[in-house]
Amino acid sequence: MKRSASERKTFSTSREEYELLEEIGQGASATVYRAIYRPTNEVVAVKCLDLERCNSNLENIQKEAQIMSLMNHPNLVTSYCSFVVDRCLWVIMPFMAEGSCLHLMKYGYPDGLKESTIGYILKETLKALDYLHRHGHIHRDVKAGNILIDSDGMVKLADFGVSACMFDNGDRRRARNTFIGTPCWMAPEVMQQDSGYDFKADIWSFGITALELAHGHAPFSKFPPMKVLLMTLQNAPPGLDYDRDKKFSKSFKEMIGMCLVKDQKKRPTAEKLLKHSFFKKTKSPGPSVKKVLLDLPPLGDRVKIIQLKDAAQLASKEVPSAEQEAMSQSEYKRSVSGWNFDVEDLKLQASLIPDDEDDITGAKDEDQTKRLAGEDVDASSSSSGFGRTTSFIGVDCRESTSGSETSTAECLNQISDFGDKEYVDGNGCSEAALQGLEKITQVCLKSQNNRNCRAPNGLLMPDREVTRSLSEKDVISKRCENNHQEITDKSRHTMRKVPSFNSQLMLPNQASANNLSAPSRFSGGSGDALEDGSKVDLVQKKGRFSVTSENVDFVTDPSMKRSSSFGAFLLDSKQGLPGQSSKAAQNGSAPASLASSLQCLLKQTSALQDLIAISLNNLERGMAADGPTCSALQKGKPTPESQSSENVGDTSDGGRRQLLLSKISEFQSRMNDLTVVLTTENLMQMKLQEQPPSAPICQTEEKDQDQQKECNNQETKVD
Ligand SMILES: Nc1ncnc2c1ncn2[C@@H]1O[C@H](COP(=O)(O)OP(=O)(O)OP(=O)(O)O)[C@@H](O)[C@H]1O
Repeated sequence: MKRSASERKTFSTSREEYELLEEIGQGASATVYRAIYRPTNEVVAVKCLDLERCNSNLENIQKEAQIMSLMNHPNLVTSYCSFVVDRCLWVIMPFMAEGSCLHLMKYGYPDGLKESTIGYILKETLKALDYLHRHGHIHRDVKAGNILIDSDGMVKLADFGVSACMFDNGDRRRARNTFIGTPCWMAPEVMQQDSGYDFKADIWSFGITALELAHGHAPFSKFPPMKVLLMTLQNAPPGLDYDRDKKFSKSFKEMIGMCLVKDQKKRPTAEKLLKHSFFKKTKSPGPSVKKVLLDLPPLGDRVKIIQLKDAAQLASKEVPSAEQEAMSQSEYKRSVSGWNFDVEDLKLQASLIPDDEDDITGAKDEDQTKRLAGEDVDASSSSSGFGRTTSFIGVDCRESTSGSETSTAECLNQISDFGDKEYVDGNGCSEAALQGLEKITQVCLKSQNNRNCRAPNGLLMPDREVTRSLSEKDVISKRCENNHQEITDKSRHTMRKVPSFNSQLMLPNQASANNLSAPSRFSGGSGDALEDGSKVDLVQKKGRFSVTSENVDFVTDPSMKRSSSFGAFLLDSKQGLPGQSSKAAQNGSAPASLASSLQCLLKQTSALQDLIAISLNNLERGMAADGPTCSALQKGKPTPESQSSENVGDTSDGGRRQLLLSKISEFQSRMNDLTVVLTTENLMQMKLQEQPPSAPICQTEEKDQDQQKECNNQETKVD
């Protein structure tokens, strides 16, 4: 295959020869700029890969970059050269003036492209994949964000080699704690650490990309990584719906169906797929693509507009939750799928969010479900669907549509979905649910020797170096090691009668996706903050996400400080529990001190509930008045009021609001963690209830009264 004239040119490896212009894209590990190559005045793209964010050594990266430069196919973006500048690897590439298909959709086609356009784009991409596979390479990052379009409508697959190598240590092993982005495009066999994968994994990603181009987003893209993993593994493969996606042809649907087969052996090769009837009708270069590209502003402007759109969305009150705002802000960054994750870490980081019927295409894959649950599933029950849960640990399986007994895996799923449900008394806890929970506990107990403990929400709790809060760690290890823990009547009561919170203090109904799937600008989720320990005190590090001391004290409003103290309880693992005496803290393993802490927690959460209600009222009043604060906020200008604020850092309303959102998001994530721990603990206690208490009840009650007094004293002090 011949190289084009420009591709045959040699390019200098001196940074001075390149004039960086505007940013034209950003990925998880790199920022891409339009640039001028000074000696010839040629426009090129410079991808600046941050080496400090990578696990692979420079030698491996450069080797891959070299391979990348040797690839030669009209549908592949090859590199001209690469060299190291400071802590970055600069990869010099041809400039693809129309940017990526993702940019295209984000700018003007949020609901996806027309089939004829998609057909052309996919066919060209497939040719590139065929070439790569023939040469023994797996792309591993096929997605709309990596399909670039030239000014003349040529389609090229980018990001081959380097980014994959960056995280895989060159030997295809997955690095730990390096998850970036969502696994939306990831084939099931890639997710399963025990099984190997080959080039057929690219065919799966290709099928997902086809759906992405058809709908404007990849399936499950709104869910956090853990959920995506579970859905990919346990649901039937996604696809175009024969009813809902009427506008698409049968051959398109069929072609996607062929790619999205879980058994990799049954997927066609790229070569075979190219012969599919769907690709027969596409013409190169597609006139429909040219039409799509008409009247588009220059790429740099478009990228800016997209960024502004995201920012505007962030400021808009239409965005319902803190996490979603953060998600939208980092949406672009999220759309990465490097196969560089650690399932355990992911599961550890995962939050609980509800399934959305609309997003779950197809029925559950029973075998996969069994595999996930780590045990046999009652065949008779596995087909039963679930209605919506309405209870907390109750996980009310009575709402099962079939009314039949529930499988463990379903319980597991349902528990993982309780995050959006109201807390009500635990009385709704059905036998079936309890049995399910019990089975899961057994899985957990069984697996303690295997390092991982599976929590009832499906999270794995590995014994690894992620720094969880001490209290959490203790509880988790206790949960796994000690099933003979004494419980008091009071804690039994608490377990049975979970306080009925109103909707203001429901658990978050969305996962903190910013924490899970993308580097966020907030320190809570920023890889930067994590890596640059000098900037802030690291309070907690969880995978690639960190909680820093700067998060803890950003609110200067005294009333906020109160809620902050509760947050600090969850955030700062080094501090004792608020409201817990030092004696109790020292004796943290005693059931009585746990009871005391829980009582304090109850008080604090109800105080927090009040605060949230006040904040909501204030916010609503402010918005209704549409006063100076609101209009200034919209314009992104600080108000005189906010200018006088004592807040550290960005003192504008927008800045404070962003920080608050970030804080809320982190807090919700912590709430989820705590909920998991408490749920598991309650489960253990339920089991223990069946045994006679080993301590006289009156003694325990006495202790509890003392603890209560202690707690009251502490509360008074705090107030
Ligand atoms: N040669 C190019 N010409 C024009 N735009 C480009 C070029 N290369 C990359 N981009 C833009 O920059 C974005 C990010 O680049 P790239 O995907 O290579 O970074 P990354 O860090 O490897 O991201 P990820 O890991 O998300 O794939 C692309 O989605 C694309 O929009």
